[in-house]
Amino acid sequence: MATYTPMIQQYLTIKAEYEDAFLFFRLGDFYEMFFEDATRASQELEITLTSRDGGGADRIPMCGVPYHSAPTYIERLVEKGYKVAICEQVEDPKQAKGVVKREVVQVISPGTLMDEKGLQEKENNFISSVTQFEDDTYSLAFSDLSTGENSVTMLSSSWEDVVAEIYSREAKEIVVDPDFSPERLQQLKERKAITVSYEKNATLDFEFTHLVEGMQQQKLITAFARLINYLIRTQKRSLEHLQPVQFYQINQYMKIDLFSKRNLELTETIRSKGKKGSLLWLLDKTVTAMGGRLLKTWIDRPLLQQQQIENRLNMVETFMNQFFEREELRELLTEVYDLERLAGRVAFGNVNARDLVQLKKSLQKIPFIQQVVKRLNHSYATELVEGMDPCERLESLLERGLKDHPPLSIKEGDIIKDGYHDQLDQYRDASRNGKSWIAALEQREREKTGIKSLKIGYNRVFGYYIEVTKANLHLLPEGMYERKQTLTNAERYITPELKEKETLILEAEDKIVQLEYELFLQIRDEVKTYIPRLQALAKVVSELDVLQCFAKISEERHYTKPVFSPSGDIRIENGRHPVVEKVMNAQEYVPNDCFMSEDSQVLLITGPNMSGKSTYMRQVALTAILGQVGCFVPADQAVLPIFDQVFTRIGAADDLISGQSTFMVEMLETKNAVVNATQSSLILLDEIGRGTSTYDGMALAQAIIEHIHEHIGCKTLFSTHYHELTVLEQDLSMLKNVHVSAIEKNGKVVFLHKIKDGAADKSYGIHVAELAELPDPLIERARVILQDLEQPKEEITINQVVNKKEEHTVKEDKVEIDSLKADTDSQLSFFEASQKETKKASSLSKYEKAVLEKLKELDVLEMTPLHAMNALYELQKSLKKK
Ligand SMILES: Nc1ncnc2c1ncn2[C@@H]1O[C@H](COP(=O)(O)OP(=O)(O)OP(=O)(O)O)[C@@H](O)[C@H]1O
Repeated sequence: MATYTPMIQQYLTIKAEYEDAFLFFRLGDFYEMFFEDATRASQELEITLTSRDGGGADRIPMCGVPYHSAPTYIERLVEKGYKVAICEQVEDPKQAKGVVKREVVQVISPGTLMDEKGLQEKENNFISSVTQFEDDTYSLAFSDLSTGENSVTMLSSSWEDVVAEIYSREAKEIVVDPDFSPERLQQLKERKAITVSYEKNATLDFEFTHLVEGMQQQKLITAFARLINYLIRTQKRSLEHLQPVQFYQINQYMKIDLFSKRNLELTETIRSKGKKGSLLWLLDKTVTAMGGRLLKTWIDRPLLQQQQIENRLNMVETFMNQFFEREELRELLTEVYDLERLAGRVAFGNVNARDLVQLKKSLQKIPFIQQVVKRLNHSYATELVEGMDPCERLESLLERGLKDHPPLSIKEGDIIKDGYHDQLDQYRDASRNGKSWIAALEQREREKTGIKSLKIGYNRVFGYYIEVTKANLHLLPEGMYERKQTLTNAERYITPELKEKETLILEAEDKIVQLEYELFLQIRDEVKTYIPRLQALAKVVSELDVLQCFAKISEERHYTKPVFSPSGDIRIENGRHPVVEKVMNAQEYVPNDCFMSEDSQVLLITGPNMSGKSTYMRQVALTAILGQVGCFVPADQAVLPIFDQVFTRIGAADDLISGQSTFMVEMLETKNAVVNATQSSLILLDEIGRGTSTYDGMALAQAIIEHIHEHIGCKTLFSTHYHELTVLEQDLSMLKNVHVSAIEKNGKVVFLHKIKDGAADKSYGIHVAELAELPDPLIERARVILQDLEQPKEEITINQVVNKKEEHTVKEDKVEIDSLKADTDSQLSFFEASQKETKKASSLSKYEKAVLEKLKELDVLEMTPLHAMNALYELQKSLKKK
């Protein structure tokens, strides 16, 4: 290091503190990067890599970006998950002795982005923090620096739940203790692209204790404190806009696990991971950014309290019934600016005069919003708007102070209105008088000289000048003016009087610009004192916006107000899948009922591929979720229970990122459902077992249905290809068969998409293959094989399936049992034989009876193949002995 130049030494010292960030090192009009940073940045940003001599043996790799275009480059790096440390010159280079002093003034990272361009207006930008305690509980904190929202929760379950929560809040960055388990972080990163940051200090700075007032549990505060300390360390500026921390519990809301959120495409689609095509996309008729963000939060967190749900539904109903008020409100809301993000930028010192003019316009709309909402005559709505604070004093300050169309820059004047500030008015007078004096001088000189084209101009280098064209020079008395500049066609002159005025004007203009800037900062500081009030206002505005949005969509798409019944029954008449219906056109969509009560807790859905089984299952879940979010639902009538959790296992969302096999994911999702579901949950299982061999799959499917039926007893929709499972209806009293109907017309299958009672009589797989235009000979061959398979050689019953499964595993294990083979041609005939034997049991010896008893008691499904073989062997041995 000693051989490096002082500046490179300074760079290296600062860089050592920000190893995990690109260091943007200010050098004049550029931000430069050196060494490794330069090499990587040149690749990531596709900018030229150069090098410079830094005093060491080798030249130092270097690349840079002009400071005025830096925001674009920073945004690109941050979007890729990197952090950027901005290092500025913090003293005037002219005054500096030696190397100019430099400091990092801010670290910009995915979770601390404040720049509007890098943020989605209708999405929060969360940074999170997690602390793990010795008893394996976790405290989890979230903060959106752009809006100032903070929340904390405590999770005593598994790391998977923590991951799910971070995933569902779409946190971009996570702050943990440097000793935090790398394995856990790895698991998280496998699920989600997230930037990891470290912060040791988990003690809350005194300045922020008011945000956690009333919060007793120290553990909760720990994660939040770590987060705040990280923000203090990296942002190095006022965090005054941070709002009091909200404590929430995940069981306050309907729990929808990670898999299910994705499967149901609540806020993003499975394929494109984008909003388009999701439930959020369909519903989003919000007109403010704040409303858009709240809508997403509400969809993510359906309610559990009937009263709260009905409050929302009643408001939606009122908005539906009062079209004119609703439309008027929508109009007004479109003019309300993003008050939350504005408050954040005010605290950060990032607002310009245009932002504040927008704020003024927003505030001016508040009294009108209050009036129109009161006209609804709805008590909750009235209460909501009565609490709105139009911040009149602030509004009038902004109205008096700021021009209506100020420039973007806050340092070039033209911001403050006349009459706002005496001194400013005086400077402006001086400047304006000076200018009119110059105009008068021009007139005077023209008359004096008789040169009509004589003019007075201004440029930055020479200031004001008198210009006379060459053609008119002969009219100018010698020595009248002092010559300053010669152009091709003209001469430019000055006079002492002109220069004197010029000084006055320029001084006044300098002072104007300086004073306007100071006055603007004063106004901005005044706005700062209103931050909490603006945030409170934002809350009401966003709630009104989401409720009008629900009313609008419900009206447009003919939704109905759901009724919540304590009986636990579901009665959906003519229900529809909200998104599929929209995409495909309402006339084509076939509505379906869903009736589930005590004797039909489990619906076993059979039907051909492509007939609409998954769509039907999803539509039931989406109806339940929409209802609990407080929106009307796509049906003619809907009576629903309040579900505590929704679990799904639905085909397409295979977890490719985490590298699990399809079948493993299927089993993990199923496990999640059977372990966590309660009687008040909703489970959707789509073709469970499809990912393994037929017998394995069928056995598992049956065991899962039985388990849910016997031990959980919650509403379950189970679709299957295994027609054999439909016989379960005879044994399981709460299971009901339904099927999606299809008919064959001229040898082709026609899907009716209609759910009907009873089991499907036929599978139409080959027809679907035909629809997919597989080659004709292949389809023909499949038909022949199918015919062959469908020969009534054997009618498989469920119990036989279990037996066949055993046969399968026996074969796999390649264990030979000669005597068994000799006795039976196949396991199936062995089973039939043993059934006959059972009937003859009365004529059996007591040993044989005992063996049969033992055989009966074997819990085959619980045994490994090896155990089963051993047991069989023992039984056979005891028979042979006797
Ligand atoms: N109620 C309906 N009305 C009209 N079209 C529907 C309806 N339900 C589903 N469809 C159409 O049928 C297609 C297939 O639906 P879906 O994926 O639900 O079938 P599936 O029975 O689950 O198929 P598979 O067994 O192959 O997974 C959908 O993409 C949709 O276009």
